[in-house]
This record gives sequence, C-alpha cells and structure tokens, in this order.
Amino acid sequence: MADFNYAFISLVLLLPLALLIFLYLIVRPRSVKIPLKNRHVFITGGSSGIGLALAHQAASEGARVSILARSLKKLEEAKDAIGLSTGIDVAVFAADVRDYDAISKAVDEAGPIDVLVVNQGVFVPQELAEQDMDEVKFMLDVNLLGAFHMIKAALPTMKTRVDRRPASIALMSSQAGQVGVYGYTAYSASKFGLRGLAEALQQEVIGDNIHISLIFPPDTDTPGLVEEEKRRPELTNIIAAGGGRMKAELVAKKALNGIKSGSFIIPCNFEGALLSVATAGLSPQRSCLMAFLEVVTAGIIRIVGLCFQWVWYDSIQKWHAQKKRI
Ligand SMILES: NC(=O)C1=CN([C@@H]2O[C@H](COP(=O)(O)OP(=O)(O)OC[C@H]3O[C@@H](n4cnc5c(N)ncnc54)[C@H](OP(=O)(O)O)[C@@H]3O)[C@@H](O)[C@H]2O)C=CC1
Ligand SMILES: CCCCCCCCCCCCCCCC(=O)[C@@H](N)CO
Repeated sequence: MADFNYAFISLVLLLPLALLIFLYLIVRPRSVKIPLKNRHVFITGGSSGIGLALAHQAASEGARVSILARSLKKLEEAKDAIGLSTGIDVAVFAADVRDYDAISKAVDEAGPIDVLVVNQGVFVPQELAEQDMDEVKFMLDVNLLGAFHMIKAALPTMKTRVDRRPASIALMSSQAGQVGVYGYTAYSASKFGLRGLAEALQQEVIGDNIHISLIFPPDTDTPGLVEEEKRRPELTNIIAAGGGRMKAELVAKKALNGIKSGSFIIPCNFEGALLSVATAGLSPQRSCLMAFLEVVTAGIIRIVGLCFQWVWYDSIQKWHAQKKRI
C-alpha cells in the first residue's frame, strides 16, 4: 500500500513536469525579444486614446516614433504633447487608412519601420437590424481593410530592413475580437478578421524575423469610448462590463510589454487573460508556461465560458421581457 501511495504521488508530481518539458520542447514559434530603443515605431491612430498613450510610452523608451491619423490638427497636438514630456520629436502623417495610395506615400516618407502598430479603429455599436450598411462598411473598411493597407504598404521595407534584429507588427483588436458581443456585429467581425489576418501573416513573415502581436483591450477610457457610450445599446453596456475597464495608459503599457516580449496574444487585464485562455484556439503560443495553463485549464475554463454565456443570455431574455411589459 505504501509503495502504491509513493508511486501515485510521484506520478501526480511527474506528469505535470513531463507535460511542461514536452511543451517547452514543442511550442513554436520560439520566444523572442523585440527591442524598442533607437528603433522606428510607427503607430496608426496615434493622435488619440490608446494610440497616443502608446506613442508617449514608445518615445519615453527611446524609440523614434511616427504617428498617422486623418486630422492634422490632432496629430500636431499629440506631437507637441509628446515633445513636451519626452523631448522626442514625433513625425506626423495625415492620411486615411482607407486610402492605399495616401498610406503608401506616408510609409515611404517615414522610412523603414521596425515596429508597426496598427491601432486605428472606429466603433459605432448598434443592432444589425437597425444599423445602416454605410456604418457596417465604415467599420470593416477602417478596422480590417485599413489594417491590410497599412501592412501591405509597410511590409516590403520591413522585410528588407538592414537592421536584421527582430521586427514586429502589432494589431489592436479588442475583447470583442475574441467573443461576439451584442451590438457589435460589424465591429466584432472586423476585429475577429484581424485574428485570421494575424495567424496567417505570422506564418508568412516568420522567415523575415517579423513577429505578430494581437492586443485585446477591454473598454478603455479614451475620446473614442466617450463618443461610443453616447449611443451604445443597454445590452452592449451590460455584456461589455464583464470585460472590465481600463485607462489608456495601462492598456498601452501592457501592449508595449507584450510587443517587446513577442507575445502573439496580448490580454490587458485579468478578465482578458481568462478570455485569452478560453479562446486559445490554434493560435501560436510562444510561452510554454501559458501553453501549460491552456492545456490544464481547458475543461474548467470552458465551463466558466458557458457560465458567462448563461448570464449573458439571461440578461438578454430579461431585457426582452421588460421591453414587452412597457
Ligand atoms: N476605447 C476602447 O474601449 C477600446 C478600443 N479598442 C481599439 O483600440 C483602438 C484605439 O481606440 P481608441 O483609442 O479608443 O480610439 P480613439 O477614437 O480615441 O482614437 C482613434 C484613433 O484612430 C484614428 N483614426 C480613426 N479613423 C482613422 C482612419 N480612417 N484613418 C487613419 N486614422 C484613423 C483617429 O484619428 P482621426 O480621427 O484624426 O483619423 C485616432 O487617432 C481601436 O482600434 C479600437 O477598436 C479596443 C478595445 C477597447
Ligand atoms: C471564460 C472567461 C470569460 C471572461 C470574461 C469575458 C468578458 C467579455 C466581455 C467582452 C467585452 C468587449 C468590450 C469591447 C470594448 C471595445 O472594443 C469597445 N469599447 C470599442 O472600442
């Protein structure tokens, strides 16, 4: 009996260790560090909110920073603010990501990019039945096709960069790009689309030492969110609240740390970490510790996910019942 207990305990301890070692050996791509100092970081949507916070922090870390957005006025304000606080002269480019020629011109002028952060995004929440197709197209064009334009324009010089150190392309998704959310049919589709783009692109550019990151913030205090909240459906508010809420500076900090450590998936808070484990799918995972967590919690995290669905569908049902009563 003692022998049996001993064997059992050793097995319980050895199995996880063996799994960890196995995962350490197989996780691909291998982990990588992306330096920022003295490198060219190009941020779209860098004049406001999360993008502006990213530009500030990248400049503070000694990067050469370029920002792109439509309004030159907002870009100049951002440039002045960053110049004042860091002493770094940020290059600004006024262009619409929907205009490929304008984007190509800006990228050519800016010079070879080491870290491209595709952060621009628009969000106009509404039930699809109520929403105009113009708004649906607007979100898909800016968020998804705009990302294609940026990457397509920047890739040639990124691939042929003389500095052979690891480079990065980071895409700003959203927790609504990991789970579909009421009121976000077009927005979620645009952000889920970024994931397909990112997974396929990582396979294509790994040979050029370019590493892709996908960032998944929850609701974040930005000028964009203030506008969004003026017209967000009640149910969107209720469901989005489950993801938590953050300051733009903290999202930018998590994002930059994730980019520097070459993480493919970058959650920003605890809820986001849960969501990322629950939606690991077939995305690359460079960290064997995270891979270990994903494997051992797979069953239980699915149960947690189903509980969330239960709560959400309950809210939807109650909301409909209440509407009928009025
Ligand atoms: N705030 C939030 O709750 C969350 C935001 N996100 C994502 O983070 C990103 C940034 O959001 P946030 O900081 O809130 O947004 P803001 O609305 O505060 O800023 C958006 C930025 O994108 C630029 N932009 C918008 N449209 C275009 C365009 N067509 N071409 C070029 N630039 C454009 C804006 O400048 P201009 O208008 O001058 O072009 C601005 O610089 C988005 O992708 C968003 O989806 C993800 C999760 C949560
Ligand atoms: C299994 C564990 C699950 C854990 C919690 C799941 C919570 C999901 C909530 C989704 C919130 C989506 C917010 C989008 C914010 C956004 O992108 C807009 N503000 C537009 O910018």
